[in-house]
Amino acid sequence: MLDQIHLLAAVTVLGVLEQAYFFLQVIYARRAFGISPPKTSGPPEFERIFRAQVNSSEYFPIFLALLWQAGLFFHQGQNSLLPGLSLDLFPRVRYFFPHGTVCAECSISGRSAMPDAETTTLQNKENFRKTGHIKANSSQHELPNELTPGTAMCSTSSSGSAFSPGTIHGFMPVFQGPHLRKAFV
Ligand SMILES: CCCCC/C=C\C\C=C/C=C/C=C/[C@@H]1O[C@H]1CCCC(=O)O
Ligand SMILES: N[C@@H](CCC(=O)N[C@@H](CS)C(=O)NCC(=O)O)C(=O)O
Repeated sequence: MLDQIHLLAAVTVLGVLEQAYFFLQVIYARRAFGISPPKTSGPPEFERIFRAQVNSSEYFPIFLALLWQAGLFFHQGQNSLLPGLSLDLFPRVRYFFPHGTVCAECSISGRSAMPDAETTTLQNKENFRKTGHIKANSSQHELPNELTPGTAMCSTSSSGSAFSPGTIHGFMPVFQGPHLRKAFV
């Protein structure tokens, strides 16, 4: 019996890890923008991450129920692994980082955007704390070196992206930033 549901279990564990990754992103974003619970509103950069995480966790029970039903009552390989990965878990990462909202420049350039990304995140944070909103000039069209909303998600790693260019560049963003790693401990 147990050896017949290992695929279901694997997809389930992957789903839990994805959920953990998402809520950690919200925790990092809360720190980056100084938005303490129970507040849930802030700049669009924060609210996008927040909503994506909440939406994803709202769908998670439905996903699990369907996954296990399909796997137990039908053939698990066909009916859980591929659909589970391709219809929910993978698309959800793209949903979390909509195309073009995450650090387009740094992935195109193919090199580390650490200084800009960190500076911009820090500036956004400071501006938000002082004025209640992020400075209007953070549009990439006006200032090429500034990053679009979502820069809080920029990777500060120099290892480059393992993901497709222009979409999911920044994994574990703020986590890798020394200033926030310090703040988090
Ligand atoms: C499925 C594994 C569960 C592992 C749970 C891992 C981490 C969650 C535990 C504690 C998290 C605490 C986070 C606090 C956030 O930093 C607080 C936001 C405050 C923002 C601020 O006041 O600047
Ligand atoms: N939806 C959660 C996801 C992240 C999370 O679980 N955060 C923990 C540590 S900051 C929390 O206690 N959040 C309080 C809350 O959601 O009101 C949030 O908005 O914070």
